Amino acid sequence: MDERVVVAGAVYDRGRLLAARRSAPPELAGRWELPGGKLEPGENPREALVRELREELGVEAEPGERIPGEWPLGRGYVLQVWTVRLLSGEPRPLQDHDELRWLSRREWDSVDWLDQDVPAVVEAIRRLPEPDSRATT
Ligand SMILES: Nc1nc2c([nH]c(=O)n2[C@H]2C[C@H](O)[C@@H](COP(=O)(O)OP(=O)(O)OP(=O)(O)O)O2)c(=O)[nH]1
Repeated sequence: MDERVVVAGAVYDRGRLLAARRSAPPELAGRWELPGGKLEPGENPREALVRELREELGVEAEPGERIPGEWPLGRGYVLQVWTVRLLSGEPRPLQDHDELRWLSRREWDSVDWLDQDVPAVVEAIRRLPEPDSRATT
């Protein structure tokens, strides 16, 4: 099947998950998502995710495991999510986002997630490492 893929990162740090507020397009602006984007021709999902996180957040990151599942986004796109470990840099909203927030397990639904992201975010939160454990994914 020729499904178009959007890759997104469940970026973890000290027991929190990174959420990003979209600044565009108008119909999505103000809603929260997991940072990422579309695959470019010839890219595999992990490569695309590393590139997107560099462009959007200004960080170097290492994808770990893929979170099982695939979530439809409409217009033939599906969302796939990988756990991500930050290698260097502090995430900043450089592109596509105007705010970032680190959410603990109990804060996960304190932002207005895109509807289609909610099941993926629930899975990401389920896998959130404990605050005092070092991320190995
Ligand atoms: N990155 C990301 N996109 C999502 C999520 N949920 C969701 O519905 N989307 C939608 C929004 C966009 O229509 C599409 C991703 O496109 P994008 O604009 O982030 O991708 P991109 O950086 O490759 O940008 P472009 O080529 O479209 O300009 O998927 C999510 O959690 N993360």
